[in-house]
Amino acid sequence: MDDVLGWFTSGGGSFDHSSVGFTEFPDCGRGAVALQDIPEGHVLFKIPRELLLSTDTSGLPQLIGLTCWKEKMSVGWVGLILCMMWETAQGSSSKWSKYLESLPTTFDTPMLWSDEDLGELKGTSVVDKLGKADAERDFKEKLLPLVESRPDIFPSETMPIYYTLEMFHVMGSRILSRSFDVEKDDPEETREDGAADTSLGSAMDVDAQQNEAEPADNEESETVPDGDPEEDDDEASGVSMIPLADMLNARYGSENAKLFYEKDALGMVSTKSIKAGEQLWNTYGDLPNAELLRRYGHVDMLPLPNGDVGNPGDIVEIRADIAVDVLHTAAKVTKERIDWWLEQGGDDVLVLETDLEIPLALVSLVRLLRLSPDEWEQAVAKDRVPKPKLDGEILAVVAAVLERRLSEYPTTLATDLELFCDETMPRNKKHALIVRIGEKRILQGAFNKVRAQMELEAQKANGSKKRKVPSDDEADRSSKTRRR
Ligand SMILES: C[S@@+](CC[C@H](N)C(=O)[O-])C[C@H]1O[C@@H](n2cnc3c(N)ncnc32)[C@H](O)[C@@H]1O
Repeated sequence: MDDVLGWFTSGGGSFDHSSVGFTEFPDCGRGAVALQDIPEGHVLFKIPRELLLSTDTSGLPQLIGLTCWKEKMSVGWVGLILCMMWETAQGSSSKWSKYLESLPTTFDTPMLWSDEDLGELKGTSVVDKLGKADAERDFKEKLLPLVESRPDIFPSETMPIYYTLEMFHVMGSRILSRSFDVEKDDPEETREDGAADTSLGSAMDVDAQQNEAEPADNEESETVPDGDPEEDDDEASGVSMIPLADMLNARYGSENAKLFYEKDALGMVSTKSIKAGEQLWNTYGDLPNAELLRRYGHVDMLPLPNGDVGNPGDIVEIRADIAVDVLHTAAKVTKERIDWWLEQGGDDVLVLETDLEIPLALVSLVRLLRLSPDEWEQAVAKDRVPKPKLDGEILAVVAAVLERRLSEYPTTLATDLELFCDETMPRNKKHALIVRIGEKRILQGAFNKVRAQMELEAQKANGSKKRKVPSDDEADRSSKTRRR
């Protein structure tokens, strides 16, 4: 760390040497530690904007020509990846050479796993979201043609060293696990509470400065993000590497420091009092293990209220088409109704959380798919999706949906729990196993709950046919659905 810290301070960065140290943690790699008790609201370090590495600060876009750059490199991360490759190729003459030398070159993210290891993630949402083919297409169709067309900027002898597919993945992985999105355009998009917009997937969140001594400058509002290049449009130039800020690790529910922005600098500020010896934790958004693994290459394992260990933020995604399959809905009906469902703002992916509540959207969707032609016409005329009422018949369908979703994993929860005891298991396989177990516990728990409800409904129906069957606490469950 000494080289990069020396570079950081000589470049105008400042940090509180008496409060913050950097060290190696056994489970998380490098990170920051409190050297003494730190009060809430303390500025731990400050990064001048000139030290940020982005397509705005690198000299490469100017060299290529801004018109050509905008036309060819402004969508997604390919521009920043090329800037990072080129800055690396400049060696010590790059302003960021010490910073780039300090960054990791190997990663545990599934993007770089073998097919065999990826097979361990079957059933989880990780594989579909990897985007490896898209990334490699960007390399072949955007980056390489530009690089090959400008030998004046990218000499041929540097090609096999700095502009390879392997380097492309290294830079992409650095961005995925460490970048921030520094938006410059619309100060009106700041949230009502004054914090800048943030989104999941960023290495860390950046908020508007909340320190009274240094008030937020909304004229210069910045936001964070990003984990997904495909979500970026031509404003992707906002994706930035922020030295030192990207040195903090994160753990579910542990945030005690956060990056705030000011006009000319970004400041890492304690958000709680921190005891000497404690790690400084930023937040990656308290993501489920599937997302932590996909973006950062690690998983969170914490004690859960029921005595298990896992990630309290875990979720399971259920595609709407599983409900269609389970109900054997005819293709024409499916198309018509699903299109309408989406037009109405419905979700194509339903999310189950650790509280095991059945998403109301799933219940509405199942009811919609089961409507008779007359009822369907009425729903369209009224412009209203069916109410999410869970009766015995719908419960049975929901149980079948959960069972079908569980069958997408090649192994059962019981098998996975046995495998978990194998201490010799290699890291990737272990991580995949932990993701699977977290998801299956939710699915199995929700399935058991639905079955118990079905039994209760059946008993009630037998006991008193006239008695109205109460549904779950729908108001509570309505807060548990999500849009993708
Ligand atoms: C923003 S960097 C943090 C600095 C990093 N530890 C380093 O050595 O450079 C994010 C990376 O740190 C690691 N990391 C962060 N939080 C972690 C945690 N709770 N457990 C394990 N690894 C973690 C992951 O490898 C992740 O991709």
